[in-house]
Amino acid sequence: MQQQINTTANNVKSETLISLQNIKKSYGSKEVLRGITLEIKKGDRIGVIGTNGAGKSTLSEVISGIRKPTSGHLDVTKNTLVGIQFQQSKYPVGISVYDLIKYYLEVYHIEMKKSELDDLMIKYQIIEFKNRAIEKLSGGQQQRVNILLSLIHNPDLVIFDEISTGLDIEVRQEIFDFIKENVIDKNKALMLVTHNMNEIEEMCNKFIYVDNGVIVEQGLVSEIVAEYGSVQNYT
Ligand SMILES: Nc1ncnc2c1ncn2[C@@H]1O[C@H](COP(=O)(O)OP(=O)(O)OP(=O)(O)O)[C@@H](O)[C@H]1O
Repeated sequence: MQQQINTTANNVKSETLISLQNIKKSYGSKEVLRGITLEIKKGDRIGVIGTNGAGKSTLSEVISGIRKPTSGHLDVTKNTLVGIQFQQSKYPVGISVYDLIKYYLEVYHIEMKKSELDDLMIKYQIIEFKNRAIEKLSGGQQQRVNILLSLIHNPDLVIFDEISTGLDIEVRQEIFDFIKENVIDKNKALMLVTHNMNEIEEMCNKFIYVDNGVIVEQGLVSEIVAEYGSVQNYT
């Protein structure tokens, strides 16, 4: 079956940003997503839970548009902006942090004063190494750049894949506060792929449980907390 990616809003309900119907994705002969149906609406903050290799990152990449599904329908409401923070950095070798940020600002036509950009780099604690090549940074330093870039264009949906990897407690809190202010309080959509159940409780209102390429359970975080006391006890 041919995959279809529509960018017209005609067959998408209002408030729906992205709709997936029976999405499948194979790498060679290995079918990693085996029929995912999911709707992401404005204000949805979906925690994505699942074992290693279940297909969570592949699903994130398909939703963000950087991987094409092998089959199924992916409908993206017109003008929906998506940001994604990758698990690994995938940037040109040798580019400095500052040039990379400026490149993003140019691509997304974002006007930002030098003082605003400096404030942002201070908040993310990256200003001190802004002139270094991205691949020369530590994992946690790269992660801070990854998160900043996923949010710099003020997306309608942002996808985080293991957001806390390498972050120390202090910078993690700064970044989570920033996300609360700029994503959660503004009723934007978020997808959080994580093995950390506390993060889901902190940031998400919905969850999906992915196992071997299919969604085996989904619901509201509040329902899990009511039934099990915490998301930690659910898994
Ligand atoms: N580019 C690729 N080429 C071939 N196989 C891949 C590729 N990316 C992922 N896979 C395989 O697809 C399966 C799903 O991988 P994916 O990274 O989507 O899972 P995941 O649920 O995010 O895992 P984890 O929790 O370990 O990050 C794995 O078996 C993985 O080895």
